[in-house]
Order: sequence, then C-alpha cells, then structure tokens
Amino acid sequence: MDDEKKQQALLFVINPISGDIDKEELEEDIKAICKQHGIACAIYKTTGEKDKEHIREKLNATKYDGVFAIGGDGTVSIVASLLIGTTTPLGIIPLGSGNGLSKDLHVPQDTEEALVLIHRHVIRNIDTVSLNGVPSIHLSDLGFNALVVHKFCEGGTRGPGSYAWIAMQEYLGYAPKFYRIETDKEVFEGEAFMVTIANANAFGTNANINPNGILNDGRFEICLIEPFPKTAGISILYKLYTDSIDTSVYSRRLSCKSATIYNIDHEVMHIDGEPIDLGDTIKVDIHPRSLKVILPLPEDEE
Ligand SMILES: Nc1ncnc2c1ncn2[C@@H]1O[C@H](COP(=O)(O)OP(=O)(O)OP(=O)(O)O)[C@@H](O)[C@H]1O
Repeated sequence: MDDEKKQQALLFVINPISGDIDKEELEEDIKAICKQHGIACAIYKTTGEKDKEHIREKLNATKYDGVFAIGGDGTVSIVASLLIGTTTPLGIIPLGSGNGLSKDLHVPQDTEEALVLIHRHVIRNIDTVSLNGVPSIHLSDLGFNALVVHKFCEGGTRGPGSYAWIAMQEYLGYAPKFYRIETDKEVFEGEAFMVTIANANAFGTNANINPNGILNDGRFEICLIEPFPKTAGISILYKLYTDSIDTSVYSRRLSCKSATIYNIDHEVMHIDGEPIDLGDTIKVDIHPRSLKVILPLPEDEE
C-alpha cells in the first residue's frame, strides 16, 4: 500500500551535529522529495537546548501526518517520547553515531533508501515501556553499560571510538551491583554486571542484548548479565556481537509485562542512552502498541 495520498504534512526534526555528518544537502533533498510528492514540509533543527519543548509546541500548533527524526538515538528518543499515545507516526532517517532503534525496526541505514520512506511506507504499531512514568522505546539499563554511558555523556568527545575507550578503561575495575527484581511472574535477587530493560534488541553499537525480543508482543525483557570471571569477558562480548548472548551461562532473561527493580546499591542508569536518576525503586510497565512507526513496505507489497 502506498500512503502517498494521505500524507499531507510532515515535520522533519534534524539534528545538525549528529554523527558528525553535515546535513545541509539532505535538507534540500527532503524539500525536493516533498515538493515532488505534494507534501507540505516543515523543518525543525535541534539546538541541544529545550528541543523537546520546542517540538512539543510545533506539534500542538499543527497536526502533522508524521514526524521524521533525522539524527541518532538521542534525537529519535526525543521525538518518539512526544508521539507515544498519539495517532502521529514516527519516521527515522538514521544519521547518528548510534542508530539502534532504526536498526531494530529494519529502517534502511542508507540515507537515500531511508528517504524513500517519506512517500512510500507502511505504518505499524510498536510497544513502548515506561520507567517510573518516563518513556523508553529502545533499551535502558543499570550497571556497567549505564556507567559507560554516563562517562561518555560527561566527556566532550563523540562517537563509538570514545565509547569503546571508556568501556575498556572501566571494565577491569567494575564490581557487579546488587538488585532485587520483582516481575509479574518471578523474583530475582542477586548481583549483576548489568541489568537491561529491553523493549528492542541491540544497542547502537550493534551489541545485541536481547536477540529474541519482539517490538510488538506486549512484553519486555529484563536482560541480566550475572557476575562472571574477567576471563569470560571476551566470550560474552563475542556472544553479544553474534546475536547469541542467550547461550551464555552468565545471561538471564526475565520476560514480563510489569516489574519493580530495587536498585539497592544505587547504581547509575540511563533511558535510551540518556543518563537519568529515577531513585532506588523503578517501576517498569509495558504500553502495548502505543507508538506508530513508519516502516519500509514489506517485500511482497513492493
Ligand atoms: N545543534 C546542536 N548543537 C549541539 N548539540 C546538539 C545540537 N542538537 C542536538 N544536540 C545534542 O545531540 C545529542 C543527540 O544526538 P543523537 O543521539 O541524535 O546523535 P548521535 O550522533 O548518535 O549522538 P551521540 O553519539 O552523542 O548519542 C543530544 O545530546 C543533543 O543535546
């Protein structure tokens, strides 16, 4: 099905600095594609200051038929959080240093191919998760990875290289933390190297923490990496990058619709890559099919 006729007005939220990629030409391409297909096109360029508030104002002022986030996971997360529970779908043109959600949604990573979504696509519903009421669309966690995300955000440098450098520096000295996790089905109590609340599958780095997660199954997974000898680190890393972490004896998965995580050691956390402090009791809930997303046409409908 081609939705071209229904698309009247689209908002494009462009992060000019994401992925260190210049987007001047892209802006012109977007305008040309919209003109060609009779679509009214509005552009908002992020500044890094109060972007969410400014985009919310635009959404309140005008009814858009879709909002495209053009940037990395941070930009996608801001736009998505404003569209949850509305009838307005989220589109993604992946142009960040981390493009995790777009990969899990099978959005083309090639910009030219992704731009086709402007006029040719299907709309599907996906689940979202909330942590103490704060939306998470992709992956949130406590523990080692969250610590690396915090240090990465505090540092001045961008990109996957500096993330890997921080991870290497922190790895040897990191001690697992103690958690109690009560889900609607089971209870876990013990130490973990990291605790990931996963609506989706893989981080922007391509490390796949939840290979069997499904974005619209009405459930989320709490993925634990339990304490392991440092010598097992390489094997765990290998399994993360070969979609086989489920086969590790140090991994555990709690599949659920709701959970409460007691963060007894006050470990840091992030939601979709943004550091956040939610206190020591984190209530997690699934919101089935609460976000509409713009996706490529299935091959049999091409
Ligand atoms: N015009 C701007 N100038 C500086 N920073 C900006 C600007 N617009 C957005 N930002 C910042 O960009 C970050 C989000 O970037 P995003 O995740 O989309 O791309 P990225 O290349 O993957 O970035 P990162 O690797 O830092 O996550 C946020 O920290 C936001 O504050």
